[in-house]
Amino acid sequence: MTTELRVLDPSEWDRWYGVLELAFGGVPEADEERKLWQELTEYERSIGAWDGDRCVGTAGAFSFRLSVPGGAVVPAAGVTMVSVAATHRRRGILTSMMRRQLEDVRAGGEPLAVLTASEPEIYGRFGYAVAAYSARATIDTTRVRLAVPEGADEVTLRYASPTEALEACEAVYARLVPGRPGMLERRPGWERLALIDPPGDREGASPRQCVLAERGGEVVGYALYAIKPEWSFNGANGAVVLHQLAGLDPAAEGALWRFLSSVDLTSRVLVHSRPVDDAWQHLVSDVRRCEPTLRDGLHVRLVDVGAALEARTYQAPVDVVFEVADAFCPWNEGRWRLTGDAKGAVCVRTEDAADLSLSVRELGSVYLGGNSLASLASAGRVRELREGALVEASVAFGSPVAPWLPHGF
Ligand SMILES: CC(=O)SCCNC(=O)CCNC(=O)[C@H](O)C(C)(C)COP(=O)(O)OP(=O)(O)OC[C@H]1O[C@@H](n2cnc3c(N)ncnc32)[C@H](O)[C@@H]1OP(=O)(O)O
Repeated sequence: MTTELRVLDPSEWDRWYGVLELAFGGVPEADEERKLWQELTEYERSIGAWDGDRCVGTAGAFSFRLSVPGGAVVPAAGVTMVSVAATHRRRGILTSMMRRQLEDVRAGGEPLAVLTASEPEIYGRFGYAVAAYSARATIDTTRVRLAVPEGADEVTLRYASPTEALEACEAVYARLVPGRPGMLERRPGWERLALIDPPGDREGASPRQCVLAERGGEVVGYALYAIKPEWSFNGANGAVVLHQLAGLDPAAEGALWRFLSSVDLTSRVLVHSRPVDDAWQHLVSDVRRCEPTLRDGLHVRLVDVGAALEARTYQAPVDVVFEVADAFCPWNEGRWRLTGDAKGAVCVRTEDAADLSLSVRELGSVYLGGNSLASLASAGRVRELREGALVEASVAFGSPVAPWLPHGF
C-alpha cells in the first residue's frame, strides 16, 4: 500500500475531519463545535494521508505563541487533529505524518511543537515529553472550610452572561499569560472556545454561568462554571462544575473560590484541569478531603534545541554543555553549550566536553520548569558527566510558578 501525504484543500475538510471523528469513536460533534474547529483549521498546516481517493489520516497544527519561564511568548506549533483510520492503523502512517510535520515546523522557524495527547504513550517516540501537569479535585464544601485572603471583602461579584463578559474575561486572561509558563497567547477566534457549551456535553448541569470579580469598577477576575443540581431523600446535594477561574491577585481569586464553595444547594466543587500549584490548595482547611489527582497536560517537543533554549530565561546562572540524542530529528543531535541567567541566554553548538547527557525528551520535560533534571536523573534518564552540573542545571531550569495549559486544542 502506498499512502500519499498532501496539504489539506479547504474543499476536503469535511471528509478529512470525518476521519478524525471516526477515529475518536464516531459520535458526531455538536454543530457549533464542529463549525468552530473548521474556522480555526489552518489549512496550509494540515496534512491528509490519502490511499487513492480515500482520506485515511489527519494531522493539523495551530500557530500558537506559548509563554515560557521569564515571561516571553514563543512561537510553537500546536499539534492537533491527529488520527489514522482503523482500517490503516499500525502501518507507519502516523510516523510519516509526524516526520513531515516536524520538518515543516523546523522550516517555518518555530522552535517548539506542543500537544495534548489522547494517550500519552503515543508521542514519546517522536520526541515529545510531558512538560506541564494539570490537577483535578472534588472539594467537599460540607467538610472543608476555605480561608479568605486579605482584601477579598473589597471585591464585589456580579453575574454576567458569558457572551457579554467575554471581552472583560479575555483582558484578564491576557494579563495572566506572561506570568505562567505553558499558557497560549490568544489568537483571534480562540476566545470563542469558552462559549462552546453544547447541551449534549453538560451531563445534567446547567448552561455555563459567569461571575465577574470587580474592584473599583475594574474587572479583576472571573469564574465560568455550571451548576449540577442533585436531590436525594436527604436533601440537596448539587455540584459546582468549574470550567475556568482567573484572578489578577490573591484577593480576587480568593473571593471567587469563596463564592464557588458557598453556592446554596451544592455540596462540592468539581475542579478540572487546574494548575498543580493552584491557590485553592492553600485556602482549604483539609486538602485530603479534596481528593486531588494529577495527570499529564501539555507535551513539549524541542524542534530547534538551540533556539528553544535561548527563548526562555533561567532563574539562576547556568553554564552547561548538553550532549543531546534525538533520533527522530537528527539535526538536534550533538553538543550544545547553554549559558544564561534571569536576563537571557545563549545556546550554541560546541566541541567542548559534555556536562550532562540526555535526549531531547528530557529537555522537553524540563523546558517549562514543571519537571527537574535531577528528578529525571534519578530515573536514569539524565547522566551527569561533570560533578555539580546536575544541581546547577536543575536549579536554573526551575520555575517559581508551575507550568499549566488552561485549555485543550
Ligand atoms: C495531538 C492529538 O491529536 S492526540 C490524538 C491521537 N489520535 C487518536 O488517539 C485517535 C485514535 N488513534 C489513531 O487514530 C491511531 O491509532 C494513531 C494516530 C494513534 C496511531 O496511528 P498509526 O498510523 O497506527 O501509528 P504508526 O503505525 O505510525 O505507529 C508508530 C508506532 O507507534 C505505536 N503506537 C501507535 N499508536 C499507539 C497507541 N495508541 N499506543 C501505543 N503505541 C502506539 C505503534 O505501535 C508503532 O510502534 P513501533 O514503531 O514500535 O512499531
